[in-house]
Amino acid sequence: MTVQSTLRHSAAEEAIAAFFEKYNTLFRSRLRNTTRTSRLLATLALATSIILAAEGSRRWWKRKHVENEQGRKLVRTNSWLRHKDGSRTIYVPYKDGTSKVVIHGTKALTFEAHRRLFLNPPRVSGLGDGHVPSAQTKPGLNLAFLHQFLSLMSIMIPRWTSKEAGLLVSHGAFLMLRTYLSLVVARLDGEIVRDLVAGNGKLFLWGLLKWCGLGGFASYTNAMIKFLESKVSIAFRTRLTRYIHDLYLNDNLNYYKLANLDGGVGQGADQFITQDLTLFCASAANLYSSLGKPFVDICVFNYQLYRSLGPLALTGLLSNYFLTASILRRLSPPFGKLKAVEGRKEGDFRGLHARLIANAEEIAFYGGADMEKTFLNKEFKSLKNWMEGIYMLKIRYNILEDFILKYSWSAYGYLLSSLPVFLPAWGGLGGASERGEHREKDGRERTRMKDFITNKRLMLSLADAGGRMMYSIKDLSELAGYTSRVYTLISTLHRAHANAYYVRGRENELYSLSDVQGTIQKGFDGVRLENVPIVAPALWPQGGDELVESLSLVVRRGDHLLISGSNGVGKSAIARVIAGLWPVYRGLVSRPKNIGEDGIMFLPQRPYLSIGTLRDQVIYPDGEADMREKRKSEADLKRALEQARLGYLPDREGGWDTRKEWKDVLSGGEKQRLAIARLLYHEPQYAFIDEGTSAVSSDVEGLLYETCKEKGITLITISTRASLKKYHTYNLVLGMGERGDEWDLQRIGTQREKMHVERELQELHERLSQVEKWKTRHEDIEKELAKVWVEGGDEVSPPPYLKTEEEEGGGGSTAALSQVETDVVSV
Ligand SMILES: Nc1ncnc2c1ncn2[C@@H]1O[C@H](COP(=O)(O)OP(=O)(O)OP(=O)(O)O)[C@@H](O)[C@H]1O
Repeated sequence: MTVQSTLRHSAAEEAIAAFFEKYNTLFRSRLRNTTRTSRLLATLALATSIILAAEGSRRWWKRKHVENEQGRKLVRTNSWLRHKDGSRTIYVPYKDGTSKVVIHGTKALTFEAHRRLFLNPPRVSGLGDGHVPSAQTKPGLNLAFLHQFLSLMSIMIPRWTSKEAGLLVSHGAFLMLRTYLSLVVARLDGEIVRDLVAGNGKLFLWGLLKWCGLGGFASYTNAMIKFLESKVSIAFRTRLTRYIHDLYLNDNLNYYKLANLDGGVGQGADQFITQDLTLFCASAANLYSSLGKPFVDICVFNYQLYRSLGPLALTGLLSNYFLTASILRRLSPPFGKLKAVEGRKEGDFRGLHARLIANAEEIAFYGGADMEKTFLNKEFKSLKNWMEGIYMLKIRYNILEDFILKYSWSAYGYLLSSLPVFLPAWGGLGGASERGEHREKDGRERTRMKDFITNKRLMLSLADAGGRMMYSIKDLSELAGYTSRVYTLISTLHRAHANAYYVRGRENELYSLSDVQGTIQKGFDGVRLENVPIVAPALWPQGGDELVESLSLVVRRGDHLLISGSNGVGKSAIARVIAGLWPVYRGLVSRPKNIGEDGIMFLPQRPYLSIGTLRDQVIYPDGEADMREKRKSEADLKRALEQARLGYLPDREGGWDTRKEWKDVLSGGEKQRLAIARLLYHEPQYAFIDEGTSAVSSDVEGLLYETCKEKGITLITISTRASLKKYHTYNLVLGMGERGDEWDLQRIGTQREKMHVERELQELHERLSQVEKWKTRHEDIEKELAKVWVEGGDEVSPPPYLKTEEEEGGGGSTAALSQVETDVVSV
């Protein structure tokens, strides 16, 4: 044995040596025959290509390194790169490094082209009156679903040359391949059984070998089908998500309008974008294989069966399909509608949880856990009941579906397979072989066996395909539910984006979104309102509430305006109208073009702190890249913080790059001061400060106002604090008159104002003298009481409330007095 193996070993070595020798000699002889020049040229070419390749690799490596570094930096600083064509390059953390993504924003023209699909659906689809899509259309297998699905498809597959189309074609190719493999497998199955029955071992083994090879290939095909399906789903999702984000987050403030003005998708779009969209894309990608593949299967297998079983069998098969489909369609519950409602309920439940997290501190202070739990349990119960209802409906449907598709279909299949045997004249190729070609008994039985096995397998595959097709009626109804939700979201976004609020054949309600007639002019050096009613809007199509009938004012550079008035009169509403959050129903609003630098900035009543580093909090809404572009450094930020009396913050929090949940880390006053620091960093020309210093002590408040004015920022302050008057030139008082919808604009320090202050002083003096009177009366009462207490002989100690007042030196009256004195001083 050892000798043999050694011999075999040396023979192999010799063969390799001979092979090497042969090609070596060939190469040398060729080389010898070439001229010196060509050898030199060849050497030169080789050397150059080596050098170029090395240089190329070096550059590639360097570029990759620089890109990696840049990616890491941009991720760290929440920034991205902007390109001239409007696209953006963002980097996202991926494995140990980053991955680069180029995002091309959706063009305005694309939105316009799509608007027709989403806002003016064809009348035949039954979606609204041809002008306004109605969200109430019941999702189901109807023309509306077809229109909605095709409209979404035009976003998901924008061009035939797009990546998605490529993925679908490859997916389709693999699906066809699997159909073909099923056919081959069916035939092979028949052959293997035939060889087994005939006792032909060699052919039987060969058949098994082919079976295994085919199995490997079929497994690969199946895996690829699943993989491509997931790729299609994620590609669809990417397209739709980016499209929706482009519509949702833009200068038109649709993210605000959707929840506050339109109300078409309820309280928020989050559930639609995160969950419904995902389910829709998975379902749409799956539809291709759950409907497309069985369809191809059915065509191919039917043809095969027609050939082997004859026309009678085919007629039987087809009528069976139609019968089953019509029974199932008639008896299937409205899965689309059920799914759409389930999605809404899921959204509500999730929304409550999000609300709990966002307001955890406030709820904790109030100890509101029980109340919140009740809300959550109630919402969950409603969701649970709904889902249980769906499951109950599904049980009945599944029983019927299973019985028809699995058992009655197989019985029917056996019946059809027996056609060539019992009715050879109607049995196609099988019948022909029964009648003549294999008259010998053994041979006939074997062929019958082979044909039966092949036909049975075909029938099984057919039943499977038909079953999947029938099951997909349910999938299709569910898809209709998701489609309706995603379509509703996109059409609502288009409606908000295009301000397409009009109702046909109906009167507009006063101050509804269809009744917006005002103009907003951007690019004015100042803030001007001309006959603008201030209206708190209601959800469309209802009309809003008028807070101020008609407001006119002009704020020029350096004219600082204080807007005051009692709570709820519409002070912040003015800021909302000027910022474009609320519509300008009538009149003209003029304001600077830009928001932020060189324009106007709004500091909202509730300070907002973004995710990111401490630096990001000061420069918001800029990113670090924007900050560097503006040639600002950390020293500038530090200065802004110091001016806002927050200079200690970077040291306390561990530097500019610290990331924290800032809304929990900073105190109420610190948050407000941080907002002022933001203002000082951006240095806009005009600033709206809505109760921006209500939690800041009054000494610091004054300093902050002075600093802002020194920087040349014209302030429009919304506040109820009269002490802020001294930092402003004008005072707009809202909520005057009997109905509280009148207003008054005055220059601070005018004769009228002086008279007003004097009147107030007079009132305060009157109150003061009343307090004096009360003090004398109080002393008299005390004396009277002291007499009563010593009446019994023993001195009784005075009651606790009097004792406390005395110990405090003067009691309640003195406190009231000092309060009045403070008021007089502040006036
Ligand atoms: N998003 C909204 N949609 C509809 N109405 C609103 C909305 N926000 C506020 N309102 C209503 O508009 C009215 C004015 O609100 P606004 O916030 O302007 O009051 P304010 O004068 O600033 O009060 P405060 O001093 O308490 O801040 C209130 O009656 C309020 O109920």
